[in-house]
Amino acid sequence: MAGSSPEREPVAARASARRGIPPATVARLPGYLRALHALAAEGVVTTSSDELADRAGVGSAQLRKDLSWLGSYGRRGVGYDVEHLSSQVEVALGLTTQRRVVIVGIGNLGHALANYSGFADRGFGVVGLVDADPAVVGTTVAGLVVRPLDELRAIVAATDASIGLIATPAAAAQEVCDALVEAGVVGILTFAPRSLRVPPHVDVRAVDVASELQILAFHDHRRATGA
Ligand SMILES: NC(=O)c1ccc[n+]([C@@H]2O[C@H](COP(=O)([O-])OP(=O)(O)OC[C@H]3O[C@@H](n4cnc5c(N)ncnc54)[C@H](O)[C@@H]3O)[C@@H](O)[C@H]2O)c1
Repeated sequence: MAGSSPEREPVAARASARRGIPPATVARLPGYLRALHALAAEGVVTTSSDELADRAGVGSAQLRKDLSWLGSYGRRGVGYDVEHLSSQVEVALGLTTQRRVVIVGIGNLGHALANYSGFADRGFGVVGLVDADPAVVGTTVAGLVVRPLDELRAIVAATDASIGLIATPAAAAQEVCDALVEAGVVGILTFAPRSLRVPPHVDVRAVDVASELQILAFHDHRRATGA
């Protein structure tokens, strides 16, 4: 974007960008990146804020505001350079180095997660699989041997994993979370339907599929009853 003429005065927002991107903006960045990758795959070189916003499912004013946090303003009449904006979003999300992930709980969901090829495409490598069941430990899933929970610390140290995925039953999730924190991971994505306690230096994200279904059920019920 060298030599570009910004659509708006960027100075104030650039100063804000240095202060930190709001969490709601961070939550939308992966959607923008997905849309940008799709555009790049189609051979699109530049995109407008309207097109990118449409693909990402947000309003274009929201998109422009979000991207201003990255110091990205597009060029008047030209729009955004797809490749340049992709790398700006990747830098903002810390995706310039591959993150290593350990999965704990290799049952139905753990198998599916371990075999999911989309993680590698988006900068995440699954480097370790752990389970407590002796019948599961020692089996090979997605090219990795499942190891026992008491080897978690050694696995994290040897692989430099920074993220743990929890796919155990809810009853085991806090114990597993504690073990992951103790082993040194700083990010936890849990699929177990319960809240988890972590120290302040660790981030937790929860994917609660049943809760999402309940929200859909609520909207369906409201439509059906006119409430
Ligand atoms: N399967 C799905 O479609 C689905 C969808 C949404 C959420 N979930 C949630 O994901 C979690 C896993 O579901 P699932 O269907 O894969 O269950 P599962 O019973 O098939 O697998 C759970 C695995 O966790 C292991 N485990 C139990 N305690 C452990 C411990 N302390 N340390 C390490 N491993 C331990 C078990 O040995 C087993 O292999 C559950 O909390 C479930 O509610 C599952």
